[in-house]
Amino acid sequence: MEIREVPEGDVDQMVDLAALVFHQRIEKDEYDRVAWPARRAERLGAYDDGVLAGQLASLPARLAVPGGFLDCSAVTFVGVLPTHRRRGVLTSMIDRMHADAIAAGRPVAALWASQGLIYGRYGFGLATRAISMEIDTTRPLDLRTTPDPAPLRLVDLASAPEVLDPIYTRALSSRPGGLLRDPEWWAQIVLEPVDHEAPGYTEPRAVVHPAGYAVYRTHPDRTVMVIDFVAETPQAEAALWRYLASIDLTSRIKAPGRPVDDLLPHMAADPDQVAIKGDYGALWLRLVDVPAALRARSWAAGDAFVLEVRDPRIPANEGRWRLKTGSAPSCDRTADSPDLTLSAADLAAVYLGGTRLTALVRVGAVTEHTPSAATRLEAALAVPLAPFIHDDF
Ligand SMILES: CC(=O)SCCNC(=O)CCNC(=O)[C@H](O)C(C)(C)COP(=O)(O)OP(=O)(O)OC[C@H]1O[C@@H](n2cnc3c(N)ncnc32)[C@H](O)[C@@H]1OP(=O)(O)O
Repeated sequence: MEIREVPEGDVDQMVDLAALVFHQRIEKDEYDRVAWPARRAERLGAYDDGVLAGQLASLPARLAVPGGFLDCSAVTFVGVLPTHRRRGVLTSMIDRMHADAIAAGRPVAALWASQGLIYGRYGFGLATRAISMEIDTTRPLDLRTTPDPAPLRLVDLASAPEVLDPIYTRALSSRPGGLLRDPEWWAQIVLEPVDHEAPGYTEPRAVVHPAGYAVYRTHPDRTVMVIDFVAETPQAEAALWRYLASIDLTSRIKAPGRPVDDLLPHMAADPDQVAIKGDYGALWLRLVDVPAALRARSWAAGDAFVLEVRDPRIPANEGRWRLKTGSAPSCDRTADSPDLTLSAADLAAVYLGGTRLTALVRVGAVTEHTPSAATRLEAALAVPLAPFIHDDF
């Protein structure tokens, strides 16, 4: 088995392999749409006697972390032929992806997992969750927050990226976990004209407020489906929900991907009108360069810890690190005895502030050597708004 870059000419083979492993039927006229991430990405293939038997694509991206953005490999399009599974093909591709990310100076990698048991062994931790909501709009949606009265306007899809992107990017500064978008990303991931996984829905509509926007589709069965929703103030949030809830000839809103701390369940005068339908794991994060990632985020409290990190797949991360949090963070090797011992995967899970370190101690995954060290580090990791990934890539 040879792991090497996949040339542009083999992208159609990648689409075929993806269709095979994800059990999808892809019509010839859909190849361009499906192939878009693979064309844009750094492509790795596992070739068996010249035949593509496994693949992994990494989109160079920028991930919002507390206090800034980090270069990130956004991993997607992962698959191994059913004839070649469980022979270490994925493991080899992940090792190569890690080496490529280190060489490119990208301290983190991120992905959506098809199954929860795959990526922990490679040092990925589940760093964000999301909820799905359904809102009954057969009656008016009364809100406890006064909507910002600034006018709303619909924007056409061609100008939507330019109009919406500044609002989106500003929102990433207060809520980590999302990826910066460029116009092509907006067009392919957010404003795709037809969603093949949501048949019968219209093309996306975009409504904008000075401090927020909503992108949504509607269905003749009277459903409004929220694709992307960002508000910079609770009042703008209220204005956008009120708009969505009052569109004529509709009777429910489905919002399949919202932050776990979404305000609407608290904002609705009648909580029964807003049903939380699901809560699911979203972004898996990998700290490819642990000290660089720890130095790069901002911290909610100044403190100091010795972390003993276990990372068999990336030995450069393995060992003891003295982490100083606060306004000038530092992370350097030390021989001192540790306050906490944890895996690279669990460190990634808590890194964005969305997973409680004390819970990982309580389940026995993280070892606390110094009493209260986990409580103190959890306080330093805390973020005001729960991390959230907007895009399914
Ligand atoms: C970011 C994304 O694109 S997510 C999409 C991932 N792709 C899919 O789910 C498509 C269908 N599945 C596949 O293509 C393959 O089965 C893959 C990619 C999940 C795994 O590829 P493989 O080459 O079989 O993995 P590999 O042999 O390297 O497995 C390494 C270890 O992980 C384990 N493992 C791999 N996949 C799974 C899984 N789905 N569930 C549990 N364990 C798994 C293996 O058992 C093995 O464990 P071991 O070392 O203790 O024996």
